[in-house]
Amino acid sequence: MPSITAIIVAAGKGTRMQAEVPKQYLLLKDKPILARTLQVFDSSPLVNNIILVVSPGDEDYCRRKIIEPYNFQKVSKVIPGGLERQESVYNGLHALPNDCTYVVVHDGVRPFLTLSLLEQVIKAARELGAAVAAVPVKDTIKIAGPDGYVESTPERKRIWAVQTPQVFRRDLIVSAYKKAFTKGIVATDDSTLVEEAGFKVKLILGDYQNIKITTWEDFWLAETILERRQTCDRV
Ligand SMILES: Nc1ccn([C@@H]2O[C@H](COP(=O)(O)OP(=O)(O)OP(=O)(O)O)[C@@H](O)[C@H]2O)c(=O)n1
Ligand SMILES: C[C@](O)(CO)[C@H](O)COP(=O)(O)O
Repeated sequence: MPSITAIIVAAGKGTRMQAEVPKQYLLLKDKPILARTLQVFDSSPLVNNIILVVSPGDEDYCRRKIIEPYNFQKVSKVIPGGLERQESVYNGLHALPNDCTYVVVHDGVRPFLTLSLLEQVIKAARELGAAVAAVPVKDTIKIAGPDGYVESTPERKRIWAVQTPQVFRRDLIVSAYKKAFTKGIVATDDSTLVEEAGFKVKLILGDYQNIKITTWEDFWLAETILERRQTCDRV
């Protein structure tokens, strides 16, 4: 069996949300968003260990308020992140255990990942080297020119909104990040760097409920998703 490490990035400031605390620590019902996310990985039989990447200075807070109270067993390291998400992931890659063969990268603020989707993305990455969750877009997308006029309208059926988890063979993601670092390539997700390094990445049908909590609208939607899930669990 491969050894699989999950890097959970939670070192963001939440500037678009402007909450009183960084959004990963906000309570969704009675539980911090980050704890809900970690719960999925801690309970997955496929994940061997978790590296939690947090804002420099938040390490103890996370141990005391998130890891200990919820008794997470698989968080092997809590490490400081960087100014951008990409740096935070890079720090996580430097902290991988020696025996790790596959890396799962996931946003700390995507708490509705299901075990089933996680399993599907890992399975595909084990077969193909690199796989990411994504959903077909529902809106029509326009490419804007610098003047604010429409430049082009790409064919919707080829456009996917990418999510996390993003799963890679260790050597692929490590070499992609090293190359990006050397060449100064900046991207908003991990797949882009792996693509830029010349590797093929498989899209796996994700889940529209696997939202990233970015703004208050997402938070309100998250409350509704949670309510519906809890109602479904009760019936
Ligand atoms: N320097 C950073 C920036 C982001 N993240 C993490 O990457 C995920 C996705 O980022 P995003 O939603 O953009 O979070 P923030 O950076 O906190 O939000 P904003 O861009 O609004 O400041 C989050 O779990 C966030 O904590 C990180 O680990 N390190
Ligand atoms: C990685 C990601 O969640 C995929 O959708 C997204 O690109 C993160 O972007 P952000 O600007 O850091 O929110």
